[in-house]
Amino acid sequence: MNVLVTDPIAAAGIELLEDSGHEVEKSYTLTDEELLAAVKETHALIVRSGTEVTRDVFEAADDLLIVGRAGIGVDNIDLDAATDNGVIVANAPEGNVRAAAEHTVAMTFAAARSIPQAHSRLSSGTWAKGEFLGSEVNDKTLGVVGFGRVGQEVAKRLGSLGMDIVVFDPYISEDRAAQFGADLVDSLEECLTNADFLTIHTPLTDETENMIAKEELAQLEGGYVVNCARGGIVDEPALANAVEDGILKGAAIDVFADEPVSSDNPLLDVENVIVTPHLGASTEAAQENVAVSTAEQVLAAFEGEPVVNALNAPSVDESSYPTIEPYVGLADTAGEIAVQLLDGRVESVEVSYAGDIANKDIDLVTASALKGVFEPLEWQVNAVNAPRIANQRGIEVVETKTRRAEDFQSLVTVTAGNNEESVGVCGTLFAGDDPRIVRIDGYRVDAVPHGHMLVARNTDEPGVIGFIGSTLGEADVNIAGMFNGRETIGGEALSVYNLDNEVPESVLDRLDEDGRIMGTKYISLDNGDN
Ligand SMILES: NC(=O)C1=CN([C@@H]2O[C@H](COP(=O)(O)OP(=O)(O)OC[C@H]3O[C@@H](n4cnc5c(N)ncnc54)[C@H](O)[C@@H]3O)[C@@H](O)[C@H]2O)C=CC1
Ligand SMILES: O=C(O)C(=O)COP(=O)(O)O
Repeated sequence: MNVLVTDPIAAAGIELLEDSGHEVEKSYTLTDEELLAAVKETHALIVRSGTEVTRDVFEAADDLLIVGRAGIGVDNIDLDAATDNGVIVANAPEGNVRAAAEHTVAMTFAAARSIPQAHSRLSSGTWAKGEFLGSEVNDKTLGVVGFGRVGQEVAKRLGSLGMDIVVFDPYISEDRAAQFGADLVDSLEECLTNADFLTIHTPLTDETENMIAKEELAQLEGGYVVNCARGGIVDEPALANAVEDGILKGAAIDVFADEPVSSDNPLLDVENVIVTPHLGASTEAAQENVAVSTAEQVLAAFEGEPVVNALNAPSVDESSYPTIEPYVGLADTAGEIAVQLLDGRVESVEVSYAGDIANKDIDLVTASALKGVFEPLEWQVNAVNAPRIANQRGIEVVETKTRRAEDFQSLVTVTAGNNEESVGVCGTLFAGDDPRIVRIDGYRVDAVPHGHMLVARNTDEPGVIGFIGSTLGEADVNIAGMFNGRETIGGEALSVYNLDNEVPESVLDRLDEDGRIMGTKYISLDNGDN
């Protein structure tokens, strides 16, 4: 098989591939056009952050089986295009975590003690001892945004050096933060206003892009920003201005919105902004780890074995797949609805199987339910990595099975919960493959899980449904179908509406203001062509 490597990786990874009989071509300076030509007869492509693997690349690469990312971040790889073209994308999520964490610690100290600036003054002949008065990290507060693998390792290290740790990460549990002696806060603002040093460890996603801009930097007044995660999360001109104007004491930046950085990047001109050229993962040990791990993933793909770090490929036993396939989609959708109905963070997920499905191999179905739960929250989540994500976030996952399924052949219920509340969404398949939601939070309903939906909790009295319908109608939201589920006549009811379009926030507010309505939730499912 042919392997193309377009960013430098450690020799150990190349040797592993060559020793297994594969042809490895190393081309580190390809233009975009040359890359399109080079991938034509390639079976595996190995990259780091320096290669943009676009849809064009996937479309040009007819024989491509796998893209191996010798590192963590895959924002340079079009995962949707990979999936569309049936190409596995696998990263090496563990091998450079400690290197990235150590670099973050080094950058924190370098900024706090102005080490690069002092070095530069001394090496140009000036003994500028009186010019540098640094900050200690001891007894200061470290704000960590993104408490995954790297964020946790940084917290461990700086926590042991006397820092208090405050974490903002909406997708981890309080228990997980507590294990690291960290205080989990509910908003970015709370994290920023408490922090003396802010360190960022999220991926670059639509949600995190420009997450730290002018207003957020002002909330960190008098502090330092360290970014060894991804460029684009911090607004670069705003950061340069904040440091220049003395709103912040300094910043230490390893990653940039455009790499390699051009000479007109505003961060390069500010005395108290120190920079490194994306060196977080550049240690001998980390590079050897990620190169070997990536080569192993490529070899597994070549052998048709499970690719354990695949980000986009479901692992399926071919013979049992046809019977469980429709439940995979149902569980995913039930999970997506449950998490959108839940107020607050998800700390536990229960997937219950009743009837025929309880006798099947349902690992992939449970994984799909988790994928649905994480869908609105996570980057790169799929049925392969969702269980691992749950584990890393300290989210408890319980599977239960029972043979009895009321009047149905099979039922799958996904319940997302936390200490205060839980929401269960139960689905079945009509005629073997037509998904229906038949119970929400204990209420019997009959809803087609598709596109735009509104779920309302209301009193069971004349006129309420009419009021909801006319309020939606006045806002030009067309109702495609509705179901009213109630426990007792005149008690509480739960009504579900399938809609042709999105419900504006103002309409939800108007509904919520009505005394007969206890609450509404607009749900958007990504399984439809809304
Ligand atoms: N400078 C370098 O050379 C290196 C950079 N990295 C980068 O570091 C970053 C972190 O990597 P890992 O810790 O392995 O990732 P991870 O996936 O283990 O952790 C990311 C965390 O960010 C959280 N998160 C997602 N969206 C968020 C939001 N909107 N607000 C707050 N938190 C949010 C997630 O819940 C998760 O806990 C990635 O961007 C990665 O590419 C990693 C290694 C080396
Ligand atoms: O692993 C990551 O996410 C990194 O940012 C490391 O990038 P690199 O492999 O050094 O180009």
